[in-house]
Amino acid sequence: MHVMAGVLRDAQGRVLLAQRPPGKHLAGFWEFPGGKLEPGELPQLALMRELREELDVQIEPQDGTPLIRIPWRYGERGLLLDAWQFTRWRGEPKSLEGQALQWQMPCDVDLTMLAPADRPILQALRLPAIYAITPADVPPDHAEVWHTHVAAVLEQGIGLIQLRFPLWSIEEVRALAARLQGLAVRCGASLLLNGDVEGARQLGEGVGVHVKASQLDQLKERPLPWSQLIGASCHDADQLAKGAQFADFATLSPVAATASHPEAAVLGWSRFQALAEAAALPVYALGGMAPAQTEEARKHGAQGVAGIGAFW
Ligand SMILES: Nc1nc2c([nH]c(=O)n2[C@H]2C[C@H](O)[C@@H](COP(=O)(O)OP(=O)(O)OP(=O)(O)O)O2)c(=O)[nH]1
Repeated sequence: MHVMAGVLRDAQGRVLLAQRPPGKHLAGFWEFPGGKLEPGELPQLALMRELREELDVQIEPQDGTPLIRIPWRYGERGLLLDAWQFTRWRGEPKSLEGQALQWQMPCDVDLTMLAPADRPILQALRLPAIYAITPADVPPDHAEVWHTHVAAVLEQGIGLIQLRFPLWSIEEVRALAARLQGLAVRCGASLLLNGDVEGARQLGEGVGVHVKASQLDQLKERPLPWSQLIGASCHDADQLAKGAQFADFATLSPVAATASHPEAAVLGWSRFQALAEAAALPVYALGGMAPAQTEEARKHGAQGVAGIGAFW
């Protein structure tokens, strides 16, 4: 079942949410307005029809930009939730079907009140296009220099940074994260610890975790509250499927040849795109990437680009 979802964004950056009415599937959960395609109907025309019927709003298909497509399964019901973003429309949205409506900044939305398939859409709205990962060869006695580097990058507006220091003890990495945490919170950014779920749990707001594919196998439930981000390192469709169960986003690598993993088989853009589009969460392109490739990555279904070398 192909379901269209319209993300209307107003001038302040708020998005319009609608509450599913009593008696319908997922009644009470909040969603993006939209609905199923009728037989033979084109996706964009279906979305135009649904927004007119539900909200008395007129959109033009050429004003929409694809945000993300989420394949989802609710028990017997499988669907592809196809989210498009609009910053222009005609008419003031009003509730024509008795549904409650509200405008919210993406950062303020309580994810647990959203229909489960909408949570990755909201994360795609919140997450930035660039994910910077620290270089692996930094020795522990360079902590002071890296405090300065990371702080500068946070101040520049990079909102997602993985603190990955394989040569440091877990305590040394936690200590650096603790020193940067206040700044990260003020910047609305997240610092992700590599693999250290417990550290992220202890530190709280502004700190998350980035887990390896092998850690995903051991999870039974989401290891952190929704207020703390979880990233997952993925390399194939199985890992992306596990990532979608427990993480907010994935990296998929290596897209191109990379100095940090010279032995790994390269995916290339077409394989990356096929995997990213079939995944039910935002996916960053990783491996041989530079910030200048953000547009190219987005054209291939990515949330953005992640990397080490070219990002500092
Ligand atoms: N419209 C919409 N549906 C969503 C979202 N998230 C989500 O899981 N769904 C699910 C709920 C339903 O199982 C399915 C869409 O059904 P719907 O009930 O909205 O579609 P509709 O208006 O065309 O259908 P109808 O039940 O009125 O005939 O997709 C969302 O953001 N928007």
